[in-house]
Amino acid sequence: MTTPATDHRVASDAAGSGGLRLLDITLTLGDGDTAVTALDDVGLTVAAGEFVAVVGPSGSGKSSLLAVAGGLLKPTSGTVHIAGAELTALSDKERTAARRRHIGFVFQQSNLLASLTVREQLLLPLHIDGRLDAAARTRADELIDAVGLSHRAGSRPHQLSGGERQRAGLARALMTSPAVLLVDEPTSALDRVRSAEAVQLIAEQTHERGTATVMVTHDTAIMDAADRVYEMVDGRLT
Ligand SMILES: Nc1ncnc2c1ncn2[C@@H]1O[C@H](COP(=O)(O)OP(=O)(O)OP(=O)(O)O)[C@@H](O)[C@H]1O
Repeated sequence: MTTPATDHRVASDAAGSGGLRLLDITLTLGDGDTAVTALDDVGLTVAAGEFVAVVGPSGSGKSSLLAVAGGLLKPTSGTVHIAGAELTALSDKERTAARRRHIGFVFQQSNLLASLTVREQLLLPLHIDGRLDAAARTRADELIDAVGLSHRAGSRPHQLSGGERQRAGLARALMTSPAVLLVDEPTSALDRVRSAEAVQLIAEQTHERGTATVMVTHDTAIMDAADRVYEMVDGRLT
């Protein structure tokens, strides 16, 4: 019996050949008179182990870029490839599974689950995938330590400051060693020292684990840590 094409695609994803590729991406949001071209013929290739920063003014399309790259929004046209698999060709269910396994998101709002402790937030994705073992627990504790939250591992989100919530979100995103890490303005709620540490941790994980990382930001200081910097203007990447 031959393997169905979709299984094949997900399997090649899991092989972790790495990298993120956006080809000829256009995204139109809204319709009629209110339609906005949020992304205008965008192409971007990020190799495994590469850290790319995207800077640009508010409303230029940076969040839209991350949403399309991570399969949260379907582009109006164009294709997204992650670790050699075409994300845009997967069914909704397959895309959700691919996202959980291979893509890490760090949003401006940390999107933590209110009822779970910091440690539980990190373990949940592995629990869902049936991959929760001793090594996963050790990695969770290492990451919680790396973001300076060891003393908060048993705390729930309402017991944390905004900066602590963001760091918990970062540790959670790194937990599965994703092929692709998508980071939206990680530094806004962090003080400067914490912010530099968070960016340093992202850069380290990118290079050590071969993650393809895209970070969108207003913060020009982040550009120094990035391997390449792009500018986004009116939905176009230059
Ligand atoms: N749901 C929507 N419907 C219509 N237009 C939208 C929608 N969401 C965003 N837009 C528009 O798309 C454009 C790109 O928005 P996006 O959020 O990607 O920009 P951004 O660069 O991330 O901005 P910021 O830095 O302020 O977060 C903006 O003009 C925005 O107003």
